[in-house]
Amino acid sequence: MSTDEVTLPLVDLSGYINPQKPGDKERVIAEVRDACAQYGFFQTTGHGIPMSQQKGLLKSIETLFKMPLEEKRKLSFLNNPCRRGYEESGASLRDGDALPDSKEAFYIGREDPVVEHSGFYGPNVWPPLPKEEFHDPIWEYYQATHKLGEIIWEILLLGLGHPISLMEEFAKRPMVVMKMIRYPPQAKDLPGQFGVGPHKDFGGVTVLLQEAGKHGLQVWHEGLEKWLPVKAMEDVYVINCGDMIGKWSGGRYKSAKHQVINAASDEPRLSCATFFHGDLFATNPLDPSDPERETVGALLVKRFRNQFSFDKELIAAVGV
Ligand SMILES: O=C(O)CCC(=O)C(=O)O
Ligand SMILES: [Fe+2]
Repeated sequence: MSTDEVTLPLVDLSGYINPQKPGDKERVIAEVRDACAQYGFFQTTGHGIPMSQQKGLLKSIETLFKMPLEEKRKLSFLNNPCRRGYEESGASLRDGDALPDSKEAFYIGREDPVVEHSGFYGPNVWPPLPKEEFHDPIWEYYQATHKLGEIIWEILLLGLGHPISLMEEFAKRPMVVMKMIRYPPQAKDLPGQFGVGPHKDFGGVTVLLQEAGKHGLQVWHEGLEKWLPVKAMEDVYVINCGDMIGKWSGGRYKSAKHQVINAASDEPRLSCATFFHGDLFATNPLDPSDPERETVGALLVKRFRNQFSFDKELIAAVGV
């Protein structure tokens, strides 16, 4: 097989979510373990998220980004105590990138009534769109991917021989952030331009929906030293592990580098990533005897302390 034909594994999750016969769950657990050990990424069917919810989400994202720029700017995540809301195109730049990312994004997270713990918990910002056009489909979808992220965490624990009872602590008040993204058509004359530049996700499990047919995501394969294109297929999710999982599993699961170049078409590309990190104060469920006792919150603070401010009490509480 030539390396051009290497594709990410495709795992049918229905054997875990809705097992029909003995051995179904174990097969899925082994497939997910092998995929995450080899690639840090896999694609999945049988995930239980109805097409109607996926379509509702994409339609709402389209409506959101069609709002005038001045209106979107009023919802800037930079002015929000919980870092929820709108991120303008060109706002994120990673070390060494030639040009800022072209994507624009909108973040939501847990819906808590008051701002707590330096804004890790608190209310979302919602755009001034009719509730049934934005809030309702988006919230329904958030909850569905929240559930799927939790299921993937369970499978990852089982894959390393740990009981899923560890999820009780880990998913008590979990940090689950959803990022809706629009990539403009790629500028043909800007070679350093990425939709999203090469990066690893910093946290836990990522549940990603790409608009069908709008390819653009590429995953770095260490062994082959090659970018593998990830097909954007209808009703197929992409799941990947972030650095928290790479570190906490002792490297048994990989956190792989990836990037987006929306070069396949002259049209915009929509996607949506839900990042399931875990309870702010929870420690490593992938190795419960890990002596470091590092918390989810400590990892989040370390990742974002250059960008956002966190108060001393929070820093002490999560143990940075
Ligand atoms: O849009 C995509 O396909 C991937 C997005 C991504 O990697 C990210 O937001 O971390
Ligand atoms: Fe990513």
